[in-house]
Amino acid sequence: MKIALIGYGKMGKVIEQIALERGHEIVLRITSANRQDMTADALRGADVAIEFTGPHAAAANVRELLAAGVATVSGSTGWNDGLQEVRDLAVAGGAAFLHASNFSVGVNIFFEINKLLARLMKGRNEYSPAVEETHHVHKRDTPGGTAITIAEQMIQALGNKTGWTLNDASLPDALPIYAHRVGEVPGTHKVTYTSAVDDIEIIHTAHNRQGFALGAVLAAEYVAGKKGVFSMKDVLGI
Ligand SMILES: NC(=O)C1=CN([C@@H]2O[C@H](COP(=O)(O)OP(=O)(O)OC[C@H]3O[C@@H](n4cnc5c(N)ncnc54)[C@H](OP(=O)(O)O)[C@@H]3O)[C@@H](O)[C@H]2O)C=CC1
Ligand SMILES: O=C(O)C1=N[C@H](C(=O)O)C[C@H](O)C1
Repeated sequence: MKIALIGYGKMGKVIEQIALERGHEIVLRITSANRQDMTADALRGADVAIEFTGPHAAAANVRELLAAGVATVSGSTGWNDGLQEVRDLAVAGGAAFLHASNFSVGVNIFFEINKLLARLMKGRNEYSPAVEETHHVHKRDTPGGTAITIAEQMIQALGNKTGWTLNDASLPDALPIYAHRVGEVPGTHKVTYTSAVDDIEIIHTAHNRQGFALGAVLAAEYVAGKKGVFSMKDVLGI
């Protein structure tokens, strides 16, 4: 498979390493310095584009990739407001698009455990739920995309929360997300239900970026040659 890497930073470089190990070829590497090289002509040489740039750049990049008709996997977080528009563009234009706030297999299993736990905790009002995430100090978006996905899953299942708040537990109707930026932490997510007598906790700790990168390459292998909007649930069959 020929892959265009849109974003060649911390993630782009690990994705490249894993893609090469799996026998793929990198035909384009785009950063902010050579963004002008992301032309429709250059993209025609790729079976799939993997976009990991950031919240400031993702929407414009993905719009351009889909307009060029290249199957697109995006892992950039912090642009949830723009996602529906590009999903609609992908469907209208007959392209393939897959976005995930977290590509790691472990986190996608964690998502399923989180939904199950939240269903079990519905109506157990003696427990206060919270989400906590810790990432490296370079991260642009707070809270991170995975924490928002986790919170949205809990809000939907619990039924007594109307939204989430950042670092604020003062509103009883809101689910607090606590975000920490520490050193070079790749990504840690914890869900806690606290009562007067005990705590229930589930936690996912990434040891490095390999899991995110492998998931992105698996997603690229899945969408290449397809049309439509997909999720990691499709890729992993869970
Ligand atoms: N979904 C998931 O599983 C994961 C998602 N992420 C998300 O992926 C994104 C990227 O993370 P990370 O690799 O750590 O970030 P980095 O800052 O390390 O890399 C970003 C890359 O994007 C490039 N870039 C910036 N602006 C543009 C632009 N307008 N057009 C093209 N390229 C651009 C940068 O180039 P330059 O350096 O020249 O500016 C750099 O190569 C973030 O949103 C992060 O939250 C991260 C890990 C896992
Ligand atoms: O910026 C990161 O590094 C990460 N971002 C994603 C997020 O916002 O949840 C996924 C992962 O935790 C790493």
